[in-house]
Amino acid sequence: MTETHIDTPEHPTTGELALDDRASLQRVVGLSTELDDVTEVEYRQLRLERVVLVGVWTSGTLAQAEASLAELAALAETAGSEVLEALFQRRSKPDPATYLGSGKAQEVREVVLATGADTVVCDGELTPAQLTALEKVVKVKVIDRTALILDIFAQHATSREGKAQVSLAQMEYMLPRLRGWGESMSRQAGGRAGSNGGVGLRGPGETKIETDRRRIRERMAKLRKEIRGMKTARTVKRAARRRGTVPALTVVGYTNAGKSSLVNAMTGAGVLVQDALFATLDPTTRRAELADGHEVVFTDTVGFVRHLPTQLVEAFRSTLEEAVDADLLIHVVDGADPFPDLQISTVRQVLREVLEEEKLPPPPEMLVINKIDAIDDVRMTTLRAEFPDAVFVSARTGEGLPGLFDRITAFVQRDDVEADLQVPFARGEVISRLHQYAHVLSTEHNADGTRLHVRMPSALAGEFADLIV
Ligand SMILES: Nc1nc2c(ncn2[C@@H]2O[C@H](COP(=O)(O)OP(=O)(O)OP(=O)(O)O)[C@@H](O)[C@H]2O)c(=O)[nH]1
Ligand SMILES: [Mg+2]
Repeated sequence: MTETHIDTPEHPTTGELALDDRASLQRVVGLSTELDDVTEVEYRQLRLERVVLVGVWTSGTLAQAEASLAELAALAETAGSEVLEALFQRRSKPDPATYLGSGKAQEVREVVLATGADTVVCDGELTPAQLTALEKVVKVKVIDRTALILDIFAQHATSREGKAQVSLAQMEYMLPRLRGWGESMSRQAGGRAGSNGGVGLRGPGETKIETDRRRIRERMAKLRKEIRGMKTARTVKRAARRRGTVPALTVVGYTNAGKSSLVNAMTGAGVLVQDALFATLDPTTRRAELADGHEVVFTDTVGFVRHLPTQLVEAFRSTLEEAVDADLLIHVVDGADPFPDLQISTVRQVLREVLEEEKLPPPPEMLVINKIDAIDDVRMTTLRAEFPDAVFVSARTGEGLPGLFDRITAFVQRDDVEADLQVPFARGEVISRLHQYAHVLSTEHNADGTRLHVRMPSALAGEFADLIV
């Protein structure tokens, strides 16, 4: 049996609980209290409410540019803001000074005024200078895609390691961008323009920013050390896990593809599902039993996204390191997405890098196209032609799930052997191992002990070779 799970209002699922938690979350930057003053003064906490999105369309088709902006809108909404308007500019490359060209920037200023927006979100990573310059024109807070993703990760991280990794990423992002009050204070306190150069003339504001920088660097060094410690612990755990004979199936895929929904549908586990990006940050593991008696372990993972902020790459990868060490990767794709190809290649690229880094051979991959309830017949035909080997399912309606189970079962049984074993009385532990890891087809007690007919993984057959008759 799979983990039984009773969904009654009195017994909310784990996912619902996590959702409640999240709704009551205050958006706090992942810094410790000792740095409170720094976060308040220097880190421009994202209190996004009413936002205008802007992008620079440099290459690709119009539809791709629109899809990128739509993804930015989903990110902004995930971070808790209301998207008022989205616009982009066609340019060969972003303006080095202000990201958008000056005319377009002025236009954004007008949109901000007309809509009453309090923030402009740019679809890219801006340099600190670009952010400041654009802010001067639009006269509201400007943030970039990186800051937005960092903010979402900070809200969603739950494990100690996840939180530490995200804090580190935020500090790394923040360090070259320390300014805000610090900057204006140093201007006020440090005297008139041009006068702060000589010894003893540095204003207290400037001193403060230096102190803050140093403290952040110290805090980062401490965090890095802590993370290294957690990593060691994880590696040890992993070594223990891999000695088991339970097949490890890892569910990977682009953010919002429906990975958690699929794990829930397959195991009855209450994993958090949310129409939000990066709903899942920490890998979650669920045991399940296939119809043939095989026990398997599903691991749900963090979603992938294009243009992952460089500061987060490490955090993101570390959550995957363990998960990619799987017997099978179940790659979930949102069939309703206009560009499934782009999602697939993003996911595969990152997987390749993580596997290389971990020096692991690439596990076999099973492509699963999800959300088929949300697509029409024409689209379905196109997808079937494009991905002939894929399994088509709907985690929502359950359509196609039996087929997916069959494919997984066939995979898990691929090198199973069927055999008769004669287990003497003295080796009772073998019988319990067989019940746990093999499919016992028949049992018969006789004068010498127990005779069993089983189907089992070849590794197990090797272990009990002396008992096979
Ligand atoms: N129509 C439809 N919607 C689905 C299906 N599966 C999942 N969804 C929806 O897609 C959204 C994302 O689902 P999740 O299961 O949270 O996706 P995920 O891949 O785990 O997302 P992250 O953890 O954020 O990367 C939710 O709103 C689900 O209800 C499906 O088969 N059909
Ligand atoms: Mg998820």
